[in-house]
Amino acid sequence: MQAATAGPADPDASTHALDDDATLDGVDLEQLAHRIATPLHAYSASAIRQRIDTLRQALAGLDAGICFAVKANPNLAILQLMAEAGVGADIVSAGELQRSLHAGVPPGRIVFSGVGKSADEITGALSVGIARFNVESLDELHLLQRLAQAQQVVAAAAVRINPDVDAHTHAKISTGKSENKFGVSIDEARCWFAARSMFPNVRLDGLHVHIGSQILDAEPFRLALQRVAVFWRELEQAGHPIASIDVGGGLGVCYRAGVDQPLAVTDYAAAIHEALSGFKGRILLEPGRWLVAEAGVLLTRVIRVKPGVERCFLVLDAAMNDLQRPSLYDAWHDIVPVRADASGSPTTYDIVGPVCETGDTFARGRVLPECVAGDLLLIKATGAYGASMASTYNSRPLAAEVLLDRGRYAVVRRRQHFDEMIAGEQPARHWQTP
Ligand SMILES: Cc1ncc(COP(=O)(O)O)c(C=O)c1O
Ligand SMILES: N[C@@H](CCCC[NH3+])C(=O)O
Repeated sequence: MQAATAGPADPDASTHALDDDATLDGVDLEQLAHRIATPLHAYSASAIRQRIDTLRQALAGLDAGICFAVKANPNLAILQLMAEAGVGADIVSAGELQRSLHAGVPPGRIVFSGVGKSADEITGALSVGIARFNVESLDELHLLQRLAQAQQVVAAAAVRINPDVDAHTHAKISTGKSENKFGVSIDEARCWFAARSMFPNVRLDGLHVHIGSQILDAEPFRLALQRVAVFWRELEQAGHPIASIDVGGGLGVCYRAGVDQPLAVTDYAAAIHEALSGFKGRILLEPGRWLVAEAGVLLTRVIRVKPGVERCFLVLDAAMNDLQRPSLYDAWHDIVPVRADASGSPTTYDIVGPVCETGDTFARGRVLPECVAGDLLLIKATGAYGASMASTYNSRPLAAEVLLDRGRYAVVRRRQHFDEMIAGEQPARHWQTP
C-alpha cells in the first residue's frame, strides 16, 4: 500500500493508512515504539487530510459544510488539523466546546447536538456564538428560548428529527429508531414550527438527522433523508423556510479487511444529493469515524505468551481501558505484527490485556505468526472512539497519543503520570454537612 499522502484523493479510498513496510505516514513504527512507551495511539495526519479532501470532492456541487464529530477523537492536535483544513465541529458537551475553541475552530463553524444539554452548557455556547443548536426536545427548546432571551440574542436552531429508521448497525450505536432517546418525531417537530412565534429568541430554520454510527449501507441514509426531505418541502409550503439541513454522521469504515465492505463515500454523497435535490440552503455533515478511524493504530507489545488449558493467550500491554470497542460492542479490529519478517508459524491466540476481567479481550481465536514476549503488534483502525473512550480502569494511566506527518512525529498527549491520575483525590479528612 502506498504511503498516505496529502496528494490527490482517491474517491473510494477506504484503506488503512498503514504501509506494508511497517511505517505509518513515513514513520517507522518499531523506532517510534522504542522512543515512546507502549501502548500508544498513533494517528496519520496525511491520512486524515486525505479523507477530508476525498469527502469534499465527493460533495462537490453541494453547498456543504463539514463539522467533525469531536467525540470520535477530541485530541487538540486532531481538532487543530481539522480547523486548519476549514472543518468545523459537532460538539455534545461544554468540554468539547472548550476543546474546539482552544484548537482554533471558529464558533461560527460549531454545531451543538445532544439530548442532555444543561443550562450552563447552553449559556456557554450562546455566549461564544456557535452556529447552531440541534434541539432534541421541547423542554430544551423552551430552555434555549429563555437563555437566549436572557442574553438578548437570537439562537439559530435545527430540530433533530428521529425518522424511525433502522440503521442496521450495533444496537448500542443506533440512534434513529423511535425507541431511541434521540430527536423528536416529525409530528412533534411540525407542532414546534407551528408554534414558532412562542420562541422569538430562537430562529428555528434547520432540520437535523443522525441515525447511528458505523453504517455500511446506503439504504438507511436514503430512507432517513427522504423522510426529512418530505418534511422540509411540507414546511416550506407552510411558510417555514429551512436554511440548513444537517445530515449527521454515521458513515462506516473497514475494521475487518476482506470482510467489511463500507459504503463508498461517493455513493454516500450521491444519496445526499438525490434526497435533497432542489434544496437551496446549506447542508451540514457531522462525520466522526470516517475521517479518523483508519488513520489511527494502537501500538502495543506482547507482555507474555500464556498457554492455557483450552486456549493460548497473547497478553498485551494494551487493555480494554485503552480501547473499549471490542469489550463494549464485540467489535472486530484487525491485529497484525509490526515486524516485516513476522514469519513464525501460524498460531491461534486469544488476544487479551492485563485488566482483571474476562471482557478484556481484543480478539478470540485469531491466527498470527507465532509471537514472543516483546513483539510489537498493531491494533488497526483505532483513530476513532479509541483514545476518546479510554479510561484509567485498573489504575492504568492513559496512553500517549502521537501525531505522525510525512516522516515526523509529535507527541500530542504524553502518557499520563501516576500522580496526574490521582490528582484531585484525597483521603476523607475534611468532613462537612451539606
Ligand atoms: C449527533 C451525532 N453526530 C455525529 C456523530 C458521528 O458519528 P460517526 O462517528 O459515526 O460519523 C454522532 C455519533 O454517532 C452523533 O451522535
Ligand atoms: N463509541 C461508538 C460510536 C458512538 C457514536 C456516537 N454517537 C463506537 O466506538 O463505535
